[in-house]
Amino acid sequence: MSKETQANLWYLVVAVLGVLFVQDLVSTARQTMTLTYSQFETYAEEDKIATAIIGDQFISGTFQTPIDGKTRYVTTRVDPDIVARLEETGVDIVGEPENRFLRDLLSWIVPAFAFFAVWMLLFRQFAEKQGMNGFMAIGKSRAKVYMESETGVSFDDVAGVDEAKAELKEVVDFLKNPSEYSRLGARIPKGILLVGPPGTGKTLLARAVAGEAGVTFFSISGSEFVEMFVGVGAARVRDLFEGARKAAPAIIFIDELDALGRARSAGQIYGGHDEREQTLNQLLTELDGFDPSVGIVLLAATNRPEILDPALLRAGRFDRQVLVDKPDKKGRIDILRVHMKKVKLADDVDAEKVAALTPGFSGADLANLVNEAALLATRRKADAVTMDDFSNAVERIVAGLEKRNRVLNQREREIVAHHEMGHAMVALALPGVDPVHKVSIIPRGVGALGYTLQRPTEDRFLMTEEELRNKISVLLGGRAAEKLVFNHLSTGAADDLAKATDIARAMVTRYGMDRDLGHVSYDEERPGFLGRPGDEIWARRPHSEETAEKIDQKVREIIETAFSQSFSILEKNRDLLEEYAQRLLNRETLTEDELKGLAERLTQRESVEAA
Ligand SMILES: Nc1ncnc2c1ncn2[C@@H]1O[C@H](COP(=O)(O)OP(=O)(O)OP(=O)(O)O)[C@@H](O)[C@H]1O
Ligand SMILES: [Zn+2]
Repeated sequence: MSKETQANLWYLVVAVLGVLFVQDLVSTARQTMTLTYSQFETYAEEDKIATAIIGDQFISGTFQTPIDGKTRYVTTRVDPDIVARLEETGVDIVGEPENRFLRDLLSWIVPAFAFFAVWMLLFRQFAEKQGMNGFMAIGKSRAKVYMESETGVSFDDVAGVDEAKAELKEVVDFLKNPSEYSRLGARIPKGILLVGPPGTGKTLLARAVAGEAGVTFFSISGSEFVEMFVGVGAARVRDLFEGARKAAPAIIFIDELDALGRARSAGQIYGGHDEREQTLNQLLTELDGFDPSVGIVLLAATNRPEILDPALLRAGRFDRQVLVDKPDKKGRIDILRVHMKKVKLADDVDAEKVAALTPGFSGADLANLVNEAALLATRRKADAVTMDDFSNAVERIVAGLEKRNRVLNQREREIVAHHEMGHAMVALALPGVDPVHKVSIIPRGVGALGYTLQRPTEDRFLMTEEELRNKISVLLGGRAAEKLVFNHLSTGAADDLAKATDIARAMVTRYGMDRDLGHVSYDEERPGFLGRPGDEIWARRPHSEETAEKIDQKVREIIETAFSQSFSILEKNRDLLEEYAQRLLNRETLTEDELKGLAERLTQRESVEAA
């Protein structure tokens, strides 16, 4: 017999014993009998305890409010068989002492169910061992409370979020000495919400607070509450607070609070959100019930604060928000330094240069980048990670992994080459756009048949109207080139169009850049589902249908103007476009240096034209 079978047999024995036990319990289930007042042997009005002797049975129990002068209820635990015998003796028992149907239900169905549950549990363990996750997913409760008595993370491990750290310092001070705070009557926030895009270090920060204060860290993730049996989530929340109270001072951290704390809506009929609501209600109850002076601070993270149930944000709950934003260049340098410490670097690696290549990267992206660079170096069997490894890793992460196996036919390659050169040439010709770093027709990632990488010269916090218009022109350069050379429209520009439209729309509705519509904000931007750049959603401020129509029209105008601009640049320099598209077809990639000649010829022509 294998170990596995042996273990399973044991499980089975335990399960059967469990079922017998449950059956025994329910067969003597508590039941209500109605006895007349005169049948009481003794009773104590104050304690509401009565005893009676009926036949040869001694019965004692609590009695409830009298219905009339005579009748009292006695609730007591009696074996159903005894009740049957009592009935036979013809003693005056008023009411229904036992519901047989219910009894049968309890004594058979419940154990059967218990048996089934145990069986499922078994099966799940088995399935997990076999890596067959998801098969018995209904019975699966993934929500776990994680506890770390020492996180070992300090504020030094979290870089680039200095403001958030400064705000959380207070929490650390409080946790180090909760009694001192309450003695002075200082108000400590119960719940602090860490708000920011994914991967910016919210979890890391929460663990650092626990580490700095030297307290236990309890955590649970909101998303794990989805797909659970009703009631389990609420119980988990109770466990969480219970555990923290015992371990106080402590931090309770709820990741992805939005998954759990989404606004409750009255109209939810489908989807069975009962579970989530129960859990949320339990959380609210716990929040209201706990007293921060025992030294427990609740931290939660979300990247979608706007969808949270307002009840969660009320005073005395998560009434303080700390913004954990994407790092700027200096922040990226600091984060890179934190992670670069863990790998062996070649002398040529410069965190500043890497930071310059990675605007828009989150802390997690940067951690991933360092790891990826180290992997590349390992694959080369090098002794240290070089700057080249970092550049390659950046490319990989930015444009997705090379898809070498994707083969385009010759005509497709020609179209892609012209499309990409279109982007590149418009970018080279216009002022105030990021310089072109590389043009390629090697397919990358999902859906990208080619790409034009621009090298951001610096982090941009402000952009002028002209710069935005030029940016749109560059985005439309691909389509303009296709139109000019092949006189067709293709699907290859969908992504470009989406980006261009977003910018144009923002110009009109958020930056007040349209003369007609004026300096008015019609939309506001909110972080989108993924919280990544370009993923923002726009919430419409109230405005009239007429305005909405005008907005659409203005967006179209901006796009069309930009398209004409691209088109005419390419038309004037069609010979150069064809020449370089051909070059791109042959070489597959053209670097910044290889495009220098093109840039010079373009500026030359322009100055001739201006003269
Ligand atoms: N500011 C930072 N400083 C140093 N490392 C960071 C920072 N931000 C993220 N990281 C790295 O990225 C990893 C993931 O970050 P973390 O899970 O804390 O992000 P998060 O904001 O909680 O993301 P999510 O919203 O996706 O849960 C961290 O373990 C760390 O290695
Ligand atoms: Zn394109």
